[in-house]
Amino acid sequence: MKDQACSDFVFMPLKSEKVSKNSRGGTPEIHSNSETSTTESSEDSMVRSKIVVVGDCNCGKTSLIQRYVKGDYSEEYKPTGFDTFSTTYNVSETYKIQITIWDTSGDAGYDRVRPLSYSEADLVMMCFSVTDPESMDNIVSKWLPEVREYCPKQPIMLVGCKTDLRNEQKSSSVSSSKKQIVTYDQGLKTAKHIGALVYSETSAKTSLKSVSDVLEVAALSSAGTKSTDSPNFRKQRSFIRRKRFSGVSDAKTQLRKEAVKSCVVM
Ligand SMILES: Nc1nc2c(ncn2[C@@H]2O[C@H](COP(=O)(O)OP(=O)(O)OP(=O)(O)O)[C@@H](O)[C@H]2O)c(=O)[nH]1
Repeated sequence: MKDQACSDFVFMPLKSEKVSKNSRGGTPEIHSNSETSTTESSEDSMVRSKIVVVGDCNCGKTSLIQRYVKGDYSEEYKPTGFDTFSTTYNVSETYKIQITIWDTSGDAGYDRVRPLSYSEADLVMMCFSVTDPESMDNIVSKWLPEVREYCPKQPIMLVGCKTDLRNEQKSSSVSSSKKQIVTYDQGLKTAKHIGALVYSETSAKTSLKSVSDVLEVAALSSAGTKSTDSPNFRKQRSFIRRKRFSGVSDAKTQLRKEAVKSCVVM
């Protein structure tokens, strides 16, 4: 199945560092992203990228992020309020992407404050659970309108979470207890329908590779598609060009070349 880890993805392995995490269940800490910039020294060059993760409650957003940033996974469900995480993706020895990931709550009680997190987002990751068809339906009926209201032009990635449960269900011998699951093709169709840049499936529980692919492709995509409103856009764009790296197109090329199965670039 498509969530299987790709064994020879060419990007450098993640070196993660948890820099900040805050306000689980609390008021969002709204950072000004005016520091969005390219930091260059003779050795190190950094592009900053803000990724906002949304989707229904319990669909697996926090687990996906935590598995990538901290490398761990918990069966325990603790509803999120707002959290932010930072990590550095080392694309090459001299090119790094500082990713700030905003984890939001899917709870309707946060509908009025969640929009604050979209400010200056470079990419929005919309998540659903493959074990919960309603969470995918809500991508179209709830999440797309909200995201497009606050992020009209930013690229969107659609991510189907918890694929280990789909595989588990397939192998279950008790057919009467089988719940409806979202198939890969249904997820892909929804991704095309909403105009997503990438469709991907992950299991935070069983595949670190799948979550790394998703977040690294998100970082690459967002780094190449900075909003022209960003104060440092020109500087950043010229930096990316000098490094012969153009974000989305390079991600697409790399992904196609390496036949990465966990991410489909549209
Ligand atoms: N089997 C399986 N369970 C998962 C996976 N990812 C998350 N879960 C479980 O699903 C539950 C909800 O996961 P969360 O990551 O907290 O969900 P969320 O989308 O952040 O939920 P909210 O904070 O309410 O928005 C937890 O009990 C997790 O252990 C997965 O890949 N496989």
